[in-house]
Amino acid sequence: MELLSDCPVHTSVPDKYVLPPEKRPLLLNDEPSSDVAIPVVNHGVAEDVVQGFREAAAGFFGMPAEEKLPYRSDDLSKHFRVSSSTPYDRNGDRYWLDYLKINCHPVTDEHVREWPEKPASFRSSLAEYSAAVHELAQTLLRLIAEGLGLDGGFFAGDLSGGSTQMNVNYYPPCPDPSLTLGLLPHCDRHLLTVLSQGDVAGLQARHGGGWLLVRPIPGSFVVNLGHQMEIITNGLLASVEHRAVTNTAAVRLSVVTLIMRKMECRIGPAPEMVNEATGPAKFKEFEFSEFIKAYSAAAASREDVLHYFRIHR
Ligand SMILES: O=C(O)CCC(=O)C(=O)O
Ligand SMILES: [Fe+2]
Repeated sequence: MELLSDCPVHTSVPDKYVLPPEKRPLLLNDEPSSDVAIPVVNHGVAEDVVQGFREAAAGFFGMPAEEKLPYRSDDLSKHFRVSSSTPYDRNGDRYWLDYLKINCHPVTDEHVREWPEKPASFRSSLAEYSAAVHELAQTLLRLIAEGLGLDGGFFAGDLSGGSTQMNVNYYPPCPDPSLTLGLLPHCDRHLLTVLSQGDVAGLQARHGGGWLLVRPIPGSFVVNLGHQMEIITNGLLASVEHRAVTNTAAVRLSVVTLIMRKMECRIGPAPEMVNEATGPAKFKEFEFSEFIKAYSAAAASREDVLHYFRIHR
């Protein structure tokens, strides 16, 4: 498996990255900015902590191929790995990105031993960034709970206490963004996502039948609600489908922190959320491991995933 970042410049889109016409993005120049994702500013995560890890991660992708080789893997049990495209490809479609998957919270010695030693600042900047974003996520969950009229600690513990994962997505400039996508349309399978997209645009959110660009706001994080949030809140806080498009001019790097429930939990609408406002329970109760299997089988397609768990009346 070749990494895109191993090639200094791409002059054409290799055939395997050319999506069938119905899956290609329709790129318009004047897409309005979106309010379907929630940008968070004044978030308390210091700018140098964000930049410190973004630079270390970009440095990792910029290293020669042989330095990255020991980390290349599609073994999901690894605490750190680099790969290309996505495990949720449908019919073998390939997407224009390389990515890191990192288990980043709680940080144990076992995790850190699997993180790369190069660039020199990688391990320390990751530990610092991950701790700060984790704290921000817990604050956001407390505010969301209070906004729903629940106890501030509602999402603490099992609902958000699983191992936190980070995706670092690296999209090199693409010679023809109309032929391919950076990342396929999907909803995140987790509870809550805190995303740093830097200053290069590319994230789009589904809005009706079309897609809106989520414009980068300097220093902000984008917060996405995952499938778990939608199910727990009985559909009240719906997960927004999103995708990434590519561009010809600049590398785009997104750092995505995914807050997850504990694996051994059962999941379903919280009794407190089955009420007059949301109506009768919209989803069945199931083991979280069952959800993970369904997500992979549905190749992350929003409706296919939810269909599996919906109560059809
Ligand atoms: O690159 C982006 O902005 C989107 C990444 C994303 O949706 C993900 O990693 O789940
Ligand atoms: Fe996502």
